[in-house]
Amino acid sequence: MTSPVYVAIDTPDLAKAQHLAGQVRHHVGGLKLGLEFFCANGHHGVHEMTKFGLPIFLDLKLHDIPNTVAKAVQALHMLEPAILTVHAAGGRAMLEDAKAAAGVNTKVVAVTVLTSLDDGDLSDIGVAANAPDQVRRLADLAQDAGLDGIVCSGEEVAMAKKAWADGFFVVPGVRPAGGAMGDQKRAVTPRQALDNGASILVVGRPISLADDPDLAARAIEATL
Ligand SMILES: O=C(O)c1cc(=O)[nH]c(=O)n1[C@@H]1O[C@H](COP(=O)(O)O)[C@@H](O)[C@H]1O
Repeated sequence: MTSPVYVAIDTPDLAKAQHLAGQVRHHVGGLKLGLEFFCANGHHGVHEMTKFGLPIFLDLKLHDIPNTVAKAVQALHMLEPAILTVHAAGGRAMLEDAKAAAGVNTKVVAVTVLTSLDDGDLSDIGVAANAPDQVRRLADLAQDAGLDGIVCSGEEVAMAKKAWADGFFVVPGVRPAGGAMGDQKRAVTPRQALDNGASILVVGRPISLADDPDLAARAIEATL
């Protein structure tokens, strides 16, 4: 069975990224490349990472006016990422245009409420709703706009899936029991996230900062 774990390769250093991917490639289901990696290595870097033969999740969290986001998505076409992120808070027109601009083989998923935010942080940015309510609202918007799914925490995924049975649910910020939270505030264990309905899990530092990343990936796999 293919692992549902996508390893977050959060480094600007291509050689380090390749080294990590090489270590864990047999115990993860895909590679997630984010802003740190893309800003430093661009299209060339993504091309290099496709050589591992794993699906690429390009996590650029695009968030701008519809025209700009659509053009950016078009400019990524030749990379054919399996998954691409945009921010749901960009609004309905931005989401629709992002989906229309993406290649047929790319799932466009909307980030709802970042897993690093709690209700207090939402209040700071003028969002009166709590995290579950805000996730629900943005999940409905993403579904209406024709996206493939959303990114949310393991705390909300069961509720979101109930309303969107065939949605694709990305759950980051997962932590093995007792693992360091770092900047994550709404974290559950990988097992819990899957039980709650996650389609894939994103795991970064619990694997990348481990003394033996492959062992860490295998230990997580063993819990699933
Ligand atoms: O879109 C994401 O992948 C994402 C959304 C979110 O709400 N929270 C979140 O942590 N992420 C990403 O998931 C990864 C989590 O990394 P770790 O906290 O190191 O496991 C990072 O690459 C984040 O950019």
